[in-house]
Amino acid sequence: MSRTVDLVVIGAGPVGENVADYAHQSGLSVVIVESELVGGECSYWACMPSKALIRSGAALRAAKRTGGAIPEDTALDPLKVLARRDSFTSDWSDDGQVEWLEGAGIELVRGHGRLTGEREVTVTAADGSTTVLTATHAVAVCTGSAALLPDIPGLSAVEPWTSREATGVQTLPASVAFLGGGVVAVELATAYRSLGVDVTLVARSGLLGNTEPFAGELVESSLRELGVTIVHASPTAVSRAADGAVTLEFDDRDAVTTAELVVATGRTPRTDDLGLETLGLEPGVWIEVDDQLLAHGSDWLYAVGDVNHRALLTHQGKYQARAAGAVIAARANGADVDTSPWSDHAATADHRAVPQVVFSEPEVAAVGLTAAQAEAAGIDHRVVDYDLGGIAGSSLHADGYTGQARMVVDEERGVIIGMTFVGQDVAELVHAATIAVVGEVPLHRLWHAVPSYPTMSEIWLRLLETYRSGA
Ligand SMILES: Cc1cc2nc3c(=O)[nH]c(=O)nc-3n(C[C@H](O)[C@H](O)[C@H](O)COP(=O)(O)OP(=O)(O)OC[C@H]3O[C@@H](n4cnc5c(N)ncnc54)[C@H](O)[C@@H]3O)c2cc1C
Ligand SMILES: NC(=O)c1ccc[n+]([C@@H]2O[C@H](COP(=O)([O-])OP(=O)(O)OC[C@H]3O[C@@H](n4cnc5c(N)ncnc54)[C@H](O)[C@@H]3O)[C@@H](O)[C@H]2O)c1
Repeated sequence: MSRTVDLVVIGAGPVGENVADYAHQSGLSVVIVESELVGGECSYWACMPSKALIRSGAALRAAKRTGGAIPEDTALDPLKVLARRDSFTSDWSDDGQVEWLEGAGIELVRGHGRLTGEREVTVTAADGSTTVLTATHAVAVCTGSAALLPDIPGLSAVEPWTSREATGVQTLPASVAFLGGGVVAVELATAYRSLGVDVTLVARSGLLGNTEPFAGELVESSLRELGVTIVHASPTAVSRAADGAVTLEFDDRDAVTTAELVVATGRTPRTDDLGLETLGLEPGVWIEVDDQLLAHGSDWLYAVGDVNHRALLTHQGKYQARAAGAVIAARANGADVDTSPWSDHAATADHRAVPQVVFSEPEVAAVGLTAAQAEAAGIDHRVVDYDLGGIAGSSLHADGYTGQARMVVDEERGVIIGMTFVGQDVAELVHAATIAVVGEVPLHRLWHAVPSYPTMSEIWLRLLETYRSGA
């Protein structure tokens, strides 16, 4: 079988769906290729199931921080939590998302897509049959990323869990070790501990390495309070016993043995079996792109979302997808492409204004540069810190509220270039900061954005007052 359409999208994760939709809305015919479930990692094994596993425990503990109104011995029902998670993954059925594609006028071809020539993708279906798709204008690679297994002796032989098995769990293990100190390990360690599992977290350095240092410190001390054992070391060998238990060995400390091991040590691009060699690229690489999401050295291949390694986040990938869809459509329709920063055709925010919420306990919500990143970029900046627990809204929110906020100000321009909030329920605070960073709102104008009383947003006023005081 062979077909010709305007645009072929490989990968129907959140990013591929959006590239396809934006291009189609501008009049292009689009085929999207998917080898697993339409909706991708985020819907079935990442964002949604992990947040569903986290939410119940976080809500219960928050309720208990209100003057003893909720009895301390109130407990979660783990089976109900797993059932709620199942509802968010639609029991791992993509019927709903396939229906959405049909409604949007995007054609789905199921199978594994490979680049086999210029603007050509060959799709191999589960039954071995092939379809050759030729794109008149562009091919967009949106194949995402997969869990990376580090090279530790014995690790792959024990067939450890990754985030896929951990988010899709049906029978909770009695104990589990998470290898890694990043977002996946921290979030899932919190979820599993809430569900009554004995959790050990093995991290070679501080937690949440890319955030402000106080974020990882506050999260680490809260994980310990929740009963998580934290080991700062790198395993030198891994083995699985006949009873299924997994043991991590270390050079300089006692071994750790748990019923299961989850590896959460970063991601690898899903480009190893994509036919990149036909373009002179090495298989297995992250595909580098410009701000229009066009792969370096090509005039028809776009790479959008995790696979380009600009920001491994659903919302940022979807932002890129809106730009890529508009660029592909403009070029196909013979319209001008505006490559200037902040145009509809440029993913400018990827460079300086990427927001992220880590659903840890406490939550970490940040956008833009950390103080260390501003320093490394050579920006004349000032750091303003404030204790989030000192805000009236926070004290109402939770007894003994513990948290911290940091604002990083570009002194030359008088604008915020980075903001970090750490504390219970800070997730929704970050979008205001994203608007301030993207809009480059001068601090003297922000002074007039009055936060409501008594909300946690009063942190904005306190940070501005502290800045003005010169402290
Ligand atoms: C545990 C976990 C939790 C996360 N939580 C969050 C969160 O809360 N918020 C957030 O913003 N981000 C989160 N992320 C990151 C988020 O999941 C990714 O950034 C997002 O899924 C990337 O979307 P994507 O469309 O680029 O790739 P994916 O979602 O990985 O989709 C790629 C799709 O391409 C398909 N595919 C791959 N190769 C081929 C091929 N050759 N042919 C056909 N189809 C192919 C795959 O089957 C898949 O469906 C989390 C990640 C993990 C691991
Ligand atoms: N809430 C969210 O936004 C969210 C949630 C989960 C995941 N994600 C995204 O998914 C991506 C992947 O998350 P992740 O936690 O897997 O990666 P990560 O890059 O955040 O963290 C990887 C961790 O593994 C450690 N590590 C790496 N190699 C190791 C080794 N050989 N031995 C021991 N430790 C090792 C690192 O030191 C680090 O602590 C992130 O980039 C994140 O953006 C986002």
